[in-house]
Amino acid sequence: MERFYHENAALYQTMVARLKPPPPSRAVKVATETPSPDIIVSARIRPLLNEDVDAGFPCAVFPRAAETGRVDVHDLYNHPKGRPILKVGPILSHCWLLPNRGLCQSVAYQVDRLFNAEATTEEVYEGLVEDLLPTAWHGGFGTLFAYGQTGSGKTTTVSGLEQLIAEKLMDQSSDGQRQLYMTIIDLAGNSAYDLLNSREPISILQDSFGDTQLAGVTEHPVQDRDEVTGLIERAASFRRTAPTFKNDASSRSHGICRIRMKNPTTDTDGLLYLVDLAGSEAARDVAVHGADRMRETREINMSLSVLKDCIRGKAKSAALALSDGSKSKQRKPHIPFRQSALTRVLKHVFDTAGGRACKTVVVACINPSLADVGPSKNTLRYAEMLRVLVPMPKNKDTKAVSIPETLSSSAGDSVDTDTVPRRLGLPGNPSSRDLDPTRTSVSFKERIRPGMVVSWKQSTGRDLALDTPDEPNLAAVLCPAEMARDTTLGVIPKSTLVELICARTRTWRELARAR
Ligand SMILES: Nc1ncnc2c1ncn2[C@@H]1O[C@H](COP(=O)(O)OP(=O)(O)OP(=O)(O)O)[C@@H](O)[C@H]1O
Repeated sequence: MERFYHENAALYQTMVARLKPPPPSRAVKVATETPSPDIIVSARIRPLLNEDVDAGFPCAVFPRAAETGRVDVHDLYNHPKGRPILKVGPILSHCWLLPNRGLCQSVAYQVDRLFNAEATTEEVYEGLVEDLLPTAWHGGFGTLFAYGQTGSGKTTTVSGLEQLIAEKLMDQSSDGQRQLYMTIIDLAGNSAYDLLNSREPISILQDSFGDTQLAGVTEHPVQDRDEVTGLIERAASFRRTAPTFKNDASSRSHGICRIRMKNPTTDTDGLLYLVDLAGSEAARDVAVHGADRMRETREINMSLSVLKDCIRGKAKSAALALSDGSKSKQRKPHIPFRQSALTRVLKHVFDTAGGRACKTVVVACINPSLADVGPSKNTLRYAEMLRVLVPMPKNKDTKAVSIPETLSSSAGDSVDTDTVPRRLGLPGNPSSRDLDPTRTSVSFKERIRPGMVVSWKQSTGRDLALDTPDEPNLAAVLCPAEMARDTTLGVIPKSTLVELICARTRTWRELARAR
């Protein structure tokens, strides 16, 4: 396959250059779901390396400039009847027009946060780890998984983040004092090894409370950044690797770095885990197809599959809890963490005891080279499967919200609608949409969600079928959904709205641009 890509690299580049991005969707959608705040699924695209360029492979992964977290992957399809064409993906939502070739489709993937090839490890740290660290610092669990095909940048990402974390932890300005202990282990199949003790085998046991214990592991107290760096380097020299077609020293085990943060005042501790997962390559990419190697690949893929089920199970439980599913008869999702050593060691991530805070971040690492386009699609598909959307938080206190006098509707006031929800004590502005109520058949009332800022320009002479103020250039309405839902169709009495804001100076288009 690599040869096919290589031979058609120039044709591929011409076809990709001619692709026209799909026009922005005009459909009006109301966001009722949001990514879980406790599980962030991200992707990091590493730069094309000199060796990729020298080998003649172009880039096949393209983040969309205009859409956050969206990335296109263009594959080449060896058409049996002639010249190769860009492969038709299974997702039909994005049809791109290719001149002289009719309609062809490209596969688009969505993640919560996307880091392109120019992103530095510092940016990844700021985007992903800055939230994990306080969670562990204050007695919770923070876990980061780096997932991806061999050579996609997992180890580079994790070790870079470890250095930055070490720096941050040693920063005296941190909130309170903690004693720090570091453990680094290696999981190969069901066996575990202590990488800070010459790769001595250790046992994964369950204690009488059901907690997983790593029997025989050494825990190293660390006091400065150099100590952390020294331990990371020592662990790397003991990491289990084996050659694959893509990487001479591919990680064939899961590397787990655990930093325990003990609060000497309360005698409690929080845990930060950084997990550099084994390469997710298919069996065909393994250089030596011996029985041991094949079994190892099977075990790795099985543990990655169980990990996916566990992360999804946890996210679905969270979604169920938020949608009041526990009150209904809906069954709690099964989280099969006992099915692999990896998920047993990380049991607390999926089965949080005592209501301790738990945040999880997944970084899907991508090699953008056309030679790796198949594995990149698999990695992004895996990342998408980990994304479970949860219902938007309901604002239970809406009725209790008092309207600050500064927000009262006075004709002639210019209103900054972006700050309105915050000023009313409502959650951010997550579902803001510019909705022109005169353009769709869905009733205005049904499209309103809690905390949403709805803005439009009323065309002259059009009846909005709601109790609007006299102001013709009505620009923004902030409305609590519970109230809107209770009203009769088409009429939202003023008394049920938290606030009607008239802004003479900003039309809905201006507001959209400003946002
Ligand atoms: N963000 C980056 N910027 C520059 N080079 C990178 C980046 N990420 C990875 N690389 C380079 O890509 C190559 C592969 O990276 P790395 O070893 O981290 O991959 P990996 O996914 O851990 O592979 P494996 O699973 O086989 O261990 C290395 O040469 C590394 O220097």
